[in-house]
Amino acid sequence: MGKTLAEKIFDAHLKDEPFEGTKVLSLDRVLCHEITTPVAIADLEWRGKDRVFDKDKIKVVIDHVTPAKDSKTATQALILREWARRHDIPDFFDVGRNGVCHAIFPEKGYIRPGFTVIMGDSHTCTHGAFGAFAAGVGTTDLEVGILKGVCSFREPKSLRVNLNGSLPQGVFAKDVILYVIGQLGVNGATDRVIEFRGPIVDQMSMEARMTLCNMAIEAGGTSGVCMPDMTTVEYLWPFIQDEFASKEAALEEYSKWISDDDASYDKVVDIDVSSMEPMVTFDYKPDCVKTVPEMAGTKVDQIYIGSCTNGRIEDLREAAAVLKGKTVADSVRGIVSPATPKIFQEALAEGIIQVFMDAGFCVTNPTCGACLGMSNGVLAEGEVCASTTNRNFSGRMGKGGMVHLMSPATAAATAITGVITDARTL
Ligand SMILES: CC(C)[C@H](C(=O)O)[C@@H](O)C(=O)O
Ligand code: SF4
Repeated sequence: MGKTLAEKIFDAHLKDEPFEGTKVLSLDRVLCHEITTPVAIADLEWRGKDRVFDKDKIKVVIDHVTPAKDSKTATQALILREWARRHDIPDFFDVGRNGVCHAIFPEKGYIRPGFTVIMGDSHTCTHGAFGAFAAGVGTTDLEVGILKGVCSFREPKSLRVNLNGSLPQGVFAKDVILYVIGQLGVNGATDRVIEFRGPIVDQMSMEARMTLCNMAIEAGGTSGVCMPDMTTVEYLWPFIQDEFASKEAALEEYSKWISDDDASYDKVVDIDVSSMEPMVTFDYKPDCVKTVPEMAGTKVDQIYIGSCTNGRIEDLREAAAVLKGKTVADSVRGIVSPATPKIFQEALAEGIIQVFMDAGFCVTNPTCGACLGMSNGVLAEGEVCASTTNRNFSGRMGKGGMVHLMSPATAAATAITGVITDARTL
């Protein structure tokens, strides 16, 4: 019997199997941000175990609320900063160099096929786009990870989603994943790794694959994964060129992290995307999805383009293509947060920032920003936001506020008209 990618990664990292079904794996990466890591640091200090297993495998960023907005967030940042310095952790990204964790860590080349990755953040599944097993964990697991470089998991089964057909013009990875979540339901992939397969995934850029994997958790998935291929190698090439004689050699090495043809799946879902429409959520759960034409005309107050789901350069390009030469409707305000400084600079160089500013958007520094309602961009009671983020839970962007999740193209079109709008109709 063949093995899935997840099974192969589990086998290769297995340290212990304390009881059946629970596997202790060695970790290649422990990623940290300022919201969840300070709690783990405080506990390690209290227990007299203020150590790190490997300073080069721990990557640290301040991203959720940055620059700090008040004493509490300044203290969280301070705890993380002092800890990173104390342990001489080289890869620490502070104000001016920081960006959204799930965008900046892949961009720096830290994630490779076959890796095990944890973080105290639910969207850690994003990194599965590289053919890694990447999962969000709680404080206790994070602490053990930091101290010992291991984490225990119940071995998840894999659920395979085959994306077939051809993607219509104006339909993007975000629409696909919203559709998939609508099909699976918010618990449809609980304790499962969602394997995204098929010609549509093969044609996708790494950015688009990250958008897919990012939202695996919204269907309950432990992680999302894509198979490493030449697109993965090309993306990583600047970081791995000293390791391999050629791209083909890298591809051959990484090919060991592809599921076998005869691997067994808990469930296989086939989706033909050929007649898919742009998608948008309604209500307060990410599986409540409708097509944009069905929701067209719904009034919004704010537009937010950014986050670990859709704050990458491709996303900004997609939005700018719609916005170019147009302006934000008087009834709404638009906010865009490029996910990393590199993305911000690329967007500047390409004239995309100019397009956003000419349209009347507020351009913020790279940060999670409005996504989780802890920083700027909070909604007032009863307000509605058209957002490229990944969660529409009640009150997430502000008490009494509502969020409709959508692609950057739909968000840009919505900014122009002030109501949910199909970008293809503009
Ligand atoms: C702050 C953090 C723990 C949280 C998460 O884990 O998802 C945040 O990133 C979010 O998106 O709500
Ligand atoms: S951008 Fe949003 S979803 Fe992503 S890590 Fe930040 S707060 Fe969480």
